[in-house]
Amino acid sequence: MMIPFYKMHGLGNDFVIVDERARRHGLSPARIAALADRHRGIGCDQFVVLRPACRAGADVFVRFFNADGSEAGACGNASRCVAEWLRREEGLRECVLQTRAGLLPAWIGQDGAVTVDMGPPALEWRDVPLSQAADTLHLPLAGDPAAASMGNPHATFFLADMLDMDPSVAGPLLEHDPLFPERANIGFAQVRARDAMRLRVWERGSGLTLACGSGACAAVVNAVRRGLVDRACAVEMDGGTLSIAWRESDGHVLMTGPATVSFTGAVPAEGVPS
Ligand SMILES: N[C@H](CCC[C@H](N)C(=O)O)C(=O)O
Repeated sequence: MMIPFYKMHGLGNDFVIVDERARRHGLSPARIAALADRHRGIGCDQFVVLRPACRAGADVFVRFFNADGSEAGACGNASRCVAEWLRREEGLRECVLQTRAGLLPAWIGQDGAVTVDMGPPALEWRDVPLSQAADTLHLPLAGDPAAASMGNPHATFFLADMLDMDPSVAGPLLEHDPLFPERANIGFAQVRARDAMRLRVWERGSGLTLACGSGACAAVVNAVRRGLVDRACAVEMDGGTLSIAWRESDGHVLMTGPATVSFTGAVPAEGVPS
C-alpha cells in the first residue's frame, strides 16, 4: 500500500502533504518523524495531513506536525500551500481551512500569491526575561522581547544587529526554557523601517527554517506592540519575504506570499524507508 503525497514549500519552509480525506493511513508520530527525516525519509519541516472538515463552511480540516512528530496548532506557510493545493486539486480560488487555531479563510490573488487570514493573535503580556541559561544576556536588544500566539506559541527578540547572531545557539535553549511550558517558536528580528523587518526563526520541533509564516505574523504583532513598526510590514526571511498586515478593524492578521509545488510522489504506508 502506497501513500501519495505532495511536496510543497512556502519560501523554502517545506512540507509533505498527505490527503487522508478518503482513507486514513494511521501515521504515528514516530512514522511522521521518520518520513520528515531528510536523510532516511522524504524530508520536510512540517508534515501536513488533510482530513474531512467537520465545521460548517470549512473545506478541509488541516493538521500540522513538526519534523519531530509533535503537533502544531498553526502553520502559516503550510496553510498557504494547502490553499494552493485546493486550487490545483479542486479549482478553488477561495477556501476556508479548519485548523486547531480556528477557521482560516484563504484566497489566491491575481498574481498567484496566496493570502491567509490567520485570525486574531492571542497576546501575552508577561515579560520574556533574559537569562544566562538561555544564553540571551549578550543579545544586542533593540526592544523588549514579547510573546504572542497565532494558535501556536511564539516569542520574538528584537535585535539591533543580526550579523553575529546564530539562532541555532539561543534558539533551542529558549525553545525548551521553563518559561514556555509547551515549548515555543523563537524569532530573532531586526527592524529596518516602519514597514520592513528581517526575521529568522528557530521553530519548535523543527529547528531553524528558511521561513516561518506564523512567526512572521507574531513578529509583526509583537513589533507593533513594542512601537517598532506599523501594522503593515514586509518580513524578510532567509527564504524570501512575506507581507503581513494586522488589520485594525477586527484585529485579524493577514499573511500573503507564495506557495509552490516541488514534486509529487508516493511512499510505502508501512515501515521506515531505509
Ligand atoms: N513553519 C510554520 C510554523 C510551524 C510551527 C511549529 N514549529 C510549532 O510547533 O508551532 C509556519 O509557517 O507558520
